[in-house]
Amino acid sequence: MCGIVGIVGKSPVNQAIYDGLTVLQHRGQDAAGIITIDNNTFSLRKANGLVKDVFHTRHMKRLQGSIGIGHVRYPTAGSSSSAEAQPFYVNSPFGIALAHNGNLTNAEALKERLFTLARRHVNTTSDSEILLNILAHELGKSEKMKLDAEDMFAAINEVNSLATGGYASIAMIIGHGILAFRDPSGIRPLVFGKRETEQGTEYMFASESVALKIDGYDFVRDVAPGEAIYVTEDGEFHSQLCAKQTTHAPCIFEFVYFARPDSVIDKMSVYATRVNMGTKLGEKIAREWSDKEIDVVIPIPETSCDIALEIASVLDLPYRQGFVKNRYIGRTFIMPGQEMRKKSVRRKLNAIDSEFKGKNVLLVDDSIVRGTTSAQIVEMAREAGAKNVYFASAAPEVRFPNVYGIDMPSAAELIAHGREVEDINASIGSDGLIYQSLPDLIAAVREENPEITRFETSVFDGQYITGDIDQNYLNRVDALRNDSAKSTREKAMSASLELHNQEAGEE
Ligand SMILES: O=P(O)(O)OC[C@H]1O[C@H](OP(=O)(O)OP(=O)(O)O)[C@H](O)[C@@H]1O
Ligand SMILES: NC(=O)CC[C@H](N)C(=O)O
Ligand SMILES: [Mg+2]
Repeated sequence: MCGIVGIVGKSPVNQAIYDGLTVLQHRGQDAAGIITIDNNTFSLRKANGLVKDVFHTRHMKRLQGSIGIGHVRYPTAGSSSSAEAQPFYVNSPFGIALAHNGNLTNAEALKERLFTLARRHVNTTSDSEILLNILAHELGKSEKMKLDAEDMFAAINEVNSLATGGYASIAMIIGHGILAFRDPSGIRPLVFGKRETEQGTEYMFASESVALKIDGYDFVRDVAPGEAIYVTEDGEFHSQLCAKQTTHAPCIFEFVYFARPDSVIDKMSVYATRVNMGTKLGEKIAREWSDKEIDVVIPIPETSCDIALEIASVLDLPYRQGFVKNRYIGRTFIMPGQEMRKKSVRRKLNAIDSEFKGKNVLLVDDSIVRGTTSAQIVEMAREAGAKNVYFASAAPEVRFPNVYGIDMPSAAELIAHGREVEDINASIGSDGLIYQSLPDLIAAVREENPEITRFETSVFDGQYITGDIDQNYLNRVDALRNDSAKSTREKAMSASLELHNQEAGEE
């Protein structure tokens, strides 16, 4: 899950993009980038690392201009090499930069098409570079020296009919403006807002509403599935639906884990959906575990805290923050490689022994994916002296790979793949394990916006909304992206040089 930001402003946008990216940092910790346009020239800074480490004062000073886009990356295709950090750039037509959140499911076919039809070379293994080239090729079909909104929308219509998968994207075109678009299933989130200034209206696009808020933009609305919005560099606003068929099926995992609780996605407050998840799961625990004695409810920080508090209230039990989170360690799930993820759990969380000693504890997490966190946390609770350790997950069993922008490429790496609850319970070492049911999870989220009739829930039920995913596809992705394949490729990629970002090596 990456984070994207774009601003068409009336004064320098570098600081606002930086600030927007810092509140989207939870969506990607691997790389960050900002590109701006000033005087008909792009200025780009991108590198591996957190926002605060990638942009130094000297970079910020060079990122001049009142229009720009930014990206924080969590790799879900290709490698984590800095050559695949975003935004990507292509010089024709006009000069285009693009930031992308999501994953294309037909990247290979598109790459082939780009080469045979347009003799376009894609230099990295990133699907986002392919998306940029597809867009560039479509925009290049018009021979006009200046494209208008209709030309932009015609290109996005083509992109939407060619590309499949999840893509919320922001493109910036020299001499034109910003073109933001969301895939026809609305899998990945994208919102926009505006701000009035003496010089005129400024527009901002972002993955999550929290970025608009901290930058002082008023939230306007979500970009609709299949919609494209074009804001010219002078601030003229145009929008159009650019897909023949749309279904609104937002990714439910955004609500379970990815998004910040203070964001609102597709009119659903992420915080409220998590509280609802707590209510439903609390009720299930009361129904099914009436024979179990539980003394205290303890969350596994950070994402599950809001859920666990609600469970405690439903069960009328005390809620205690028995684990202290090291604020300098990021999210473990989005770290690259199982070794690093595993090591980071103990560095990140530490038990307060007195909260566990002699007690029957109910540990709550938002989800159990690889089981990296849960297995170690149960062990830590026991080491701290807990009598019985029960475990509750606010999401159902994660049994299938994700292909739309969450890095869960390999079924074999998922602790619940092909296993029943008893078996998983034994594997994480708890004395009892309970999962939220999928209908309850959907109801918890939908309660905030009943107009949404479908969610992208493939990791729980193996139903892929784009209809182009079969077992062969999943086998290919597994072979390419499972942990050991990834680490071999990462080693090879680390030696590759970047084409458009020579400054990255200059420290
Ligand atoms: O079963 P696993 O593979 O361990 O994945 C699930 C865990 O990973 C996430 O936490 P993370 O540390 O990424 O972030 P958080 O601080 O937002 O909870 C999630 O909240 C679960 O705790
Ligand atoms: N998590 C994402 O949205 C990643 C975007 C893109 N697929 C990449 O790997 O860079
Ligand atoms: Mg967690």
